[in-house]
Amino acid sequence: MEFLNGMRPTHDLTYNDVFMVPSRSGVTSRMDVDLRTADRVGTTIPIVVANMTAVAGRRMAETVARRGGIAILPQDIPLPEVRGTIERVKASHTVYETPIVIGRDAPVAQLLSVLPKRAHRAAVVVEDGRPVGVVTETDAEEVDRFAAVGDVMHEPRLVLDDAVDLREAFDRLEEAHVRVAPVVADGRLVGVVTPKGLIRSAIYTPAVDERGRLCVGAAVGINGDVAGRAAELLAAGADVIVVDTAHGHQDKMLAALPQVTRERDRHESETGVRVPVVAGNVVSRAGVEDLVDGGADIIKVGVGPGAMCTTRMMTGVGRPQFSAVLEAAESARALGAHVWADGGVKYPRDVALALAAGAASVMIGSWFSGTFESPGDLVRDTDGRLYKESFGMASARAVRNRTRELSAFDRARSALFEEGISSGRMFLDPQRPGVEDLLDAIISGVRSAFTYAGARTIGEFHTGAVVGIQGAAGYEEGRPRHTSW
Ligand SMILES: NC(=O)C1=CN([C@@H]2O[C@H](COP(=O)(O)OP(=O)(O)OC[C@H]3O[C@@H](n4cnc5c(N)ncnc54)[C@H](OP(=O)(O)O)[C@@H]3O)[C@@H](O)[C@H]2O)C=CC1
Ligand SMILES: Nc1nc2c(ncn2[C@@H]2O[C@H](COP(=O)(O)O)[C@@H](O)[C@H]2O)c(=O)[nH]1
Ligand SMILES: [K+]
Repeated sequence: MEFLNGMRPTHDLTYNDVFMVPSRSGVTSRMDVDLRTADRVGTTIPIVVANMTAVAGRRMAETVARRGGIAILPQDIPLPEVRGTIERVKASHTVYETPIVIGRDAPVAQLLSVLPKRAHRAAVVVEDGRPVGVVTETDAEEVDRFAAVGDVMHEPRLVLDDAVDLREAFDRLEEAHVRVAPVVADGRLVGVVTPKGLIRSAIYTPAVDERGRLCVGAAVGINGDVAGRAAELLAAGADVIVVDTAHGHQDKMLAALPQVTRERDRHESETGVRVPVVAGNVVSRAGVEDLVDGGADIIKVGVGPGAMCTTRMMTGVGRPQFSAVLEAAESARALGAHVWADGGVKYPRDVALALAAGAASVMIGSWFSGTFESPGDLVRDTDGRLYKESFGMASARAVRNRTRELSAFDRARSALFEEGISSGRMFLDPQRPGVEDLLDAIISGVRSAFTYAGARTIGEFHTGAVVGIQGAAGYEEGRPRHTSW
C-alpha cells in the first residue's frame, strides 16, 4: 500500500480517516477477483467471525464456512459443547442449507420460535427420514398457537435430488414458484435450497478442511490448562486455534503461546495436518515480533476498536485501527507471518481498508450478532424492530460466566474490571437480516474495491492500494443521503 502523493500521516488513523483512490486497472470484471487468503486457514473470503459468545455458534459457523469464511468458537464455551459444535459443523452439507426439522405434532408456537433460527425461515416435517411437509411463517399466520404443525403444513411442491445441477435447481424453483425446497439423497432429507442460496453457491467457494468438510476454529484463553484445552480443540478437529486475550503483549501470553504451538506440532506429527495458530491482541511492532517469536502464524490486531469494547474509554489504551493494522502487517510480513484485523468493522469499506492496510483477513463481531444466525434469541423492541442482544467478552456478564469456577468473592472482584458492554442491542437490517446478506454486501464491496485498485488477489491489493487521508467532512461526503437536505 502507498499513501496518495507520498503523503505522510502526522497521526494514527482510523478507517474513517482514510479513503482509496482508483488506479488504472486491468481487472475489468468484479468476478475476476480472487479473495482466497494467504494465511493457510483455508478461507476463500477474508472474513472471520469473532470469538464472541453473542456471535459465533454452530449456525453462524456453518453458514459462514459455506460461503468461504470461518467462525471462531469462543474460549468461554465448555469443551464438550465445543466438541459437539465442531462435529456438527463438520457434518453439515457444504452446499445445501441445514433444514429446520419439526414434528407433525409440534405446536405452532414452537414452530414460530424456531423459524428465525435460519434465514430461509421454513421448517420441514420429516417422517422416516423423508420430507413429508414444508411449513413457513405465512402458513402459521392467524392460526391458534396450540394448533399442530401437521394441520398447517403443506406437502412439498418440489423435492430435489442431491445430484441436481445448481442452475437446474434454480430454474425448477422459479418454475414451481417455490421459495425453499427440500433436497434428498436416496429419498432422505439432506438439506434445503433457496434461489438466493443457489446463486451464492455459484459465487462462493466453501472453506473446507483436508477432508472436504466445512472449516471452523476455536479459541483458548491464557489462564488455566491452556495446553490441555488446545490439545482437545485440535483432537476435536478445529482448523485454527486462536490464543486470545485483551493484552496480548504480556508475559502470561508469551508463556501460554508456546504451549499451544507445542500441541499443534504434536498434532501435526500425528496427523500430517498443520493447524495455524493465531495470537493477540496487539497493536505494536514489538507485540507482533514477540508473538511471532512465540510461534504464532497469524497475529490478531486491535485494541479498543470493537463495538462492545470500552477499553479506550476506561483506560485510554488502544490505537486507531487502520494504523495499527498497517504497522502490524508490515512487521508480520517481514517475519513471514500474517495479520487479522480485529474489530471496529461497520461497513464493507472498513473490510476493504483493512485489507489495503495489509490484513490477510478481517474479524467481525457485533455487526454479525444482528443476524438470524447469531446464537441469541430474536427480540422485538417497542417500535417492532427486531434485534439480538450482544455483549462484550470483557463485559461483567461475560466475565461472570468465564469465572464460574471461582469463589463468589473472586467472581465479583473480576467483574469489577469490566471493559465491555453487557447488553448492546444489534438491530437486524430489514434489507439484510441474515449473515449471508451481510457477506454479500461486504464481498461485493471488496471485489469492487479490488477492481478500482487494479488488483486480482489480496496480495496484489496489499501492494497496489493507494490510500489518502481525509477529515470528517471527507468521510461525511461519502455517506448516502436517504432524504433531502
Ligand atoms: N481487542 C480488544 O480491545 C479487547 C478484547 N477483549 C476480549 O475479551 C476477551 C477476554 O479477554 P481478557 O479480559 O483478556 O480475559 P482473560 O480471561 O483472557 O484473562 C486475561 C488475563 O490477563 C491478565 N491481565 C493483565 N493485564 C490485563 C488487562 N489490561 N486486561 C485484561 N486482562 C489483563 C488478567 O489478570 P487480572 O484479571 O488479574 O488482571 C488475566 O489473567 C477476549 O476475547 C479478548 O479478545 C477484551 C478487552 C480488550
Ligand atoms: N475491549 C473489549 N473488546 C472486546 C470485547 N468483546 C469483544 N471485543 C473485541 O472486539 C472484537 C470484535 O469487534 P466488533 O467491532 O466487530 O464487535 C472482538 O474480536 C474482540 O477483540 C470486550 O468486552 N471488551
Ligand atoms: K470501541
